[in-house]
Amino acid sequence: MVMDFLTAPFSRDMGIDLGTANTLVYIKGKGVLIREPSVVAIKADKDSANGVLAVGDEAKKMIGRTPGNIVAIRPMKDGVIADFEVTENMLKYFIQKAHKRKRFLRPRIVVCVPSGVTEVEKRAVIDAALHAGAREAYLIEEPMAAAIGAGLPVHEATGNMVVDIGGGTTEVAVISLGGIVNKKSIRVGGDELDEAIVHHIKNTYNLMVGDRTAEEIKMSIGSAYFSDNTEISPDDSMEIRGRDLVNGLPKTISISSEEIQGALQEPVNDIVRAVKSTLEGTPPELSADIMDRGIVMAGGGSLLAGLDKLLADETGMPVYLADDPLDCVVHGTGKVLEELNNLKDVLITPKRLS
Ligand SMILES: Nc1ncnc2c1ncn2[C@@H]1O[C@H](COP(=O)(O)OP(=O)(O)OP(=O)(O)O)[C@@H](O)[C@H]1O
Repeated sequence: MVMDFLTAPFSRDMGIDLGTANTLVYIKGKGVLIREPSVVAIKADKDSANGVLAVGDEAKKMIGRTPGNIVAIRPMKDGVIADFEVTENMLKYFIQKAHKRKRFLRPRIVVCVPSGVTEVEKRAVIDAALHAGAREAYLIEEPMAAAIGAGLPVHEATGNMVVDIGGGTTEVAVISLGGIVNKKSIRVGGDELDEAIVHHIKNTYNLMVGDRTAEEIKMSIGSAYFSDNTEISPDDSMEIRGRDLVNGLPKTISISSEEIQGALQEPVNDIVRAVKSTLEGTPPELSADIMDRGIVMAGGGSLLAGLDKLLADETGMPVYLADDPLDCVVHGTGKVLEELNNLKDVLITPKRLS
């Protein structure tokens, strides 16, 4: 008790959702204080440790607009750590930004990582957190954090299914008694949807658009399913601007929601297949629980219009969107942080590497 009183105001313990698209930092007792893109701008001619120019919001603005000697990198590109050193630098930046004052005790940090990361990557994330000033560092798998963040009773002897669609990955997991019973992780997420839009526009109109434009199209008129009560209708359209690949000049075209739905069909079907195959491999008692309780979707990708309805149609199960899909994982990480001593069983430990 005395110890808690002494340490609480000075230790900025933090939970970090180290995402492919966004990194969010939760500070114990305060909530989510940092929410920035997982992007690092570095000088191309320097090694990645010394050439960091900007991280987060500032670095994202540089994507596609950098001169030749500056590159904006997304070090977690496909839901895994594509670039160790840059990831470590990014993590340090966020930890130091959140920690701020030297007089605080070194924090305890829980980092959320995709469930597909290797033992080497787990170790690297722990080491990066310790190098950046953590006094203790722990890992939690993304679907577990998403389930806790969505308020699912993960410790009960009942099946809970969570589908977390992030930027780089979709993680599907069935959780019961504080553990993941069955899971599937595919390298398809919101980024893949953006890429499908870029390809479609290039192949159909000979028009090159950037990833950011594709993401805007997805968020404005993208949809997985049309029905009377979906917010987007097939006739909705938007004007988009890109570079004509024939004459190299800027060109504007109008594109419909129906057309974008066609372009998104393949990656959307991959997500549906991942959910179905996880359900197929789930023990019958847990499947029956999921039938009763429904599937919970989290992650920014779950905000694609109509995706919940498509999934419900395809699986025959009720499907719900978590209250705050983009923050669900960091909230789950935060809950674990708030009750670290009671919830240590949901954390994962990297195996000792020889
Ligand atoms: N309204 C929306 N409609 C469709 N997609 C959206 C919407 N809002 C955000 N997204 C997409 O969500 C994705 C980012 O989600 P999120 O922040 O949960 O990912 P992440 O946690 O960084 O990634 P990962 O879980 O793969 O590590 C991006 O691809 C973004 O385009």
